[in-house]
Amino acid sequence: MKLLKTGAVALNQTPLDWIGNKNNIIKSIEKAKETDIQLLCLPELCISGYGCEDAFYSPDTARISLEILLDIVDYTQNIAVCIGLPIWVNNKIYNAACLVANRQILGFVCKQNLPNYGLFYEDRWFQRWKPEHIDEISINDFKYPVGDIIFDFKGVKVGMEICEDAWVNNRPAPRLFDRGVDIILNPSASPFAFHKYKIREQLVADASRAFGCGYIYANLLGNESGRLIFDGDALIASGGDIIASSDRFSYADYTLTTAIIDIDTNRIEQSKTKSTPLIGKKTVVSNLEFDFSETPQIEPFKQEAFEIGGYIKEEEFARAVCLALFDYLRKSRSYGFTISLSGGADSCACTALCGLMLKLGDESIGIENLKERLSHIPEIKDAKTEEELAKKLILTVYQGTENSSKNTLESAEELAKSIGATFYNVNINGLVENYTAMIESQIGRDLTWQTDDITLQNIQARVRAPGVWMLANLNNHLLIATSNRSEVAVGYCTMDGDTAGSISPIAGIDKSWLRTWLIWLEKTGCEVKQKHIKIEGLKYVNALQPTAELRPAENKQTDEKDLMPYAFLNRLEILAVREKKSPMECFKYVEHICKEEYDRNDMYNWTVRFFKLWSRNQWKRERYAPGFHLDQHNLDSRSWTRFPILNGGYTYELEKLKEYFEGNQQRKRRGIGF
Ligand SMILES: Nc1ncnc2c1ncn2[C@@H]1O[C@H](COP(=O)(O)OP(=O)(O)OC[C@H]2O[C@@H]([n+]3cccc(C(=O)O)c3)[C@H](O)[C@@H]2O)[C@@H](O)[C@H]1O
Ligand SMILES: Nc1ncnc2c1ncn2[C@@H]1O[C@H](COP(=O)(O)OP(=O)(O)OP(=O)(O)O)[C@@H](O)[C@H]1O
Ligand SMILES: NC(=O)CC[C@H](N)C(=O)O
Repeated sequence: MKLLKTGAVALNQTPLDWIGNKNNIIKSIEKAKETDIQLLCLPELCISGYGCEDAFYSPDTARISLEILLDIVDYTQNIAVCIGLPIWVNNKIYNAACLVANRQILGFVCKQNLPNYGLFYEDRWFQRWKPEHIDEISINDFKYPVGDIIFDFKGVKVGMEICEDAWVNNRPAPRLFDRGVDIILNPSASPFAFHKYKIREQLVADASRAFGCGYIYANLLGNESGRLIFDGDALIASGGDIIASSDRFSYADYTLTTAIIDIDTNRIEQSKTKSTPLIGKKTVVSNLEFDFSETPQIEPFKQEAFEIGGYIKEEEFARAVCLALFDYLRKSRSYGFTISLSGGADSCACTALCGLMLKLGDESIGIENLKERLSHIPEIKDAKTEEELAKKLILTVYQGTENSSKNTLESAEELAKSIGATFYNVNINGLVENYTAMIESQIGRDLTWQTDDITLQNIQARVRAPGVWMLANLNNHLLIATSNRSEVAVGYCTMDGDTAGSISPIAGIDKSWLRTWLIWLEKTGCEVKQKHIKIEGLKYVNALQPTAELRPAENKQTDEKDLMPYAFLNRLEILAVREKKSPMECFKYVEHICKEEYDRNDMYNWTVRFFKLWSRNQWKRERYAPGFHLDQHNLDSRSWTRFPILNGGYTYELEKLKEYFEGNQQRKRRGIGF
């Protein structure tokens, strides 16, 4: 019986953190050896980090990566390990993975298919390796094979696909199958997006079925470089089934997933499918002989409760953003988070996420390990509980004006109290009045709500920024900007006012869904070990209607009155931005789909408003603090949705839409069906 004990590691790496990355790799290899693993897969580019951006062009990045690789080789006695790193071959840069076994480098496989869509830009730095091409590189006067190679461990053959390689039509796997490969390793850097884990599971299970092999998939973990979150998905499949998968969203440096692959049984499946043997291609023979296991895989594949509890999007959002915040705090060496807390949905969501981060972190690795990972923060040395941590790490401030209500103050204060955050309450009315009077004296007239509505709104939002920045500076905190995705789409914010901040944790999520999530977090919460982590202090905000509270209370300002219903805005954003439909196409779509919900006239006005605001506010999107990628189609102008800052404002398209709308209105009035 050829039963091989294998492992996949999810690593929390940081671009260009050579020592930190090396230590994580070595720790995970040592752990794998303790567990008698014989073949181990680590994630893509795990030595340098995946998100090195233009630092990949620096020859030093590849040079130091090789240096680190040579250090790691010493730790591979009696184990084979796949390690990702950038390499130079003939003055070109490749995204490669090295197979090391028994303290020897066997060779390098290079990625053949590079993702260059959405948030990926790999074509900018790397070359695509040509299938079946083989070359050599020299390291310290030794030559090693590089390219489309496979590895032979006394009869057990191992091949590789590197991340995107497995997602495309012309993937290497069929060619590996033709060469009789028993196991395919896939070092990956696959960023988090809602529900994407399902695609990965399917991909890995299907590959193992179609190619009759064991398939070992390792992904990165955590917020690697600022915007991208990796969920730490590691998967092992055999015989067409997933036989092991990692706990996702861990707060640890790494997680190790293990499984026993039955090589003989997979071979029987391979033997049933005809193929064209590829002869004469490069196979690197290793001197490592695997010690096969005596015991087959008996533990069934188990998922964590939250994965199957029926609230996967809510859970994924909570866990992905909390882990991203934690890593951002740690990796930016900041001492905590400061939030201007209005008691409304957005700032409450940001505050709740900070509180939840501590609770989930505590559940994941325990409070002492959590403190250890934040050991750069002297203030938390003596903290013993989540609340004591929250007091130091989360600072909130309510900044009321004469337009603020008792309800929002209560909501802010109660939420802060319920998670243990520090809460301050200041009044900024005097500051607003001073600014207004200063300008009035110069322009020689009073500013009024009738004539100067936006200006009077914006000054309130702007006056809140310096004070909250001051608190952030005092405490060496990150200032959280609270803009959500719906506001980002239409620029519904005051630049340098409520956009002030260093990170925007909710800029990737729409307001409509965010509000349902807040209710879920108050009433249901994250499922961990047979209990639920809720934030009950959200009950006050969940009873409120979103409002900017910038106009006098008698005007009863609500966001949705200013803009349009958030659910409708979200629908338009998907149609207009993701699906690139024209104003006319969007309107025709919504007038058909939403005719029971909204008045046609309103829908026309909202569609026009959406396109005008969307096209006018690209400059604002360019200036939001970095946010996190949460799905496959977001509005991040730096790495995702590109749009010209100066543009025609859809004037022509909106004129055509007007003709269509008015034409149809007249036909409707005359009783002609359409
Ligand atoms: N293409 C371009 N490139 C660069 N800059 C451009 C520009 N077009 C305009 N601008 C500049 O933009 C300025 C206007 O932008 P800005 O000052 O931000 O203000 P603006 O976008 O005119 O108004 C802010 C909007 O956000 C709403 N708001 C504000 C605050 C909070 C909330 C809330 O939900 O709580 C909502 C408020 O009700 C209002 O509708 C102009 O003075 C001009 O200088
Ligand atoms: N009274 C206030 N005290 C402190 N911060 C405030 C206050 N009013 C507004 N802000 C800041 O300005 C941001 C933008 O306001 P906005 O109204 O868009 O968000 P919100 O109040 O959190 O949520 P909602 O829009 O659902 O009411 C807030 O998230 C908050 O950071
Ligand atoms: N690093 C990669 O090649 C990632 C690409 C792949 N399609 C993914 O999202 O997982």
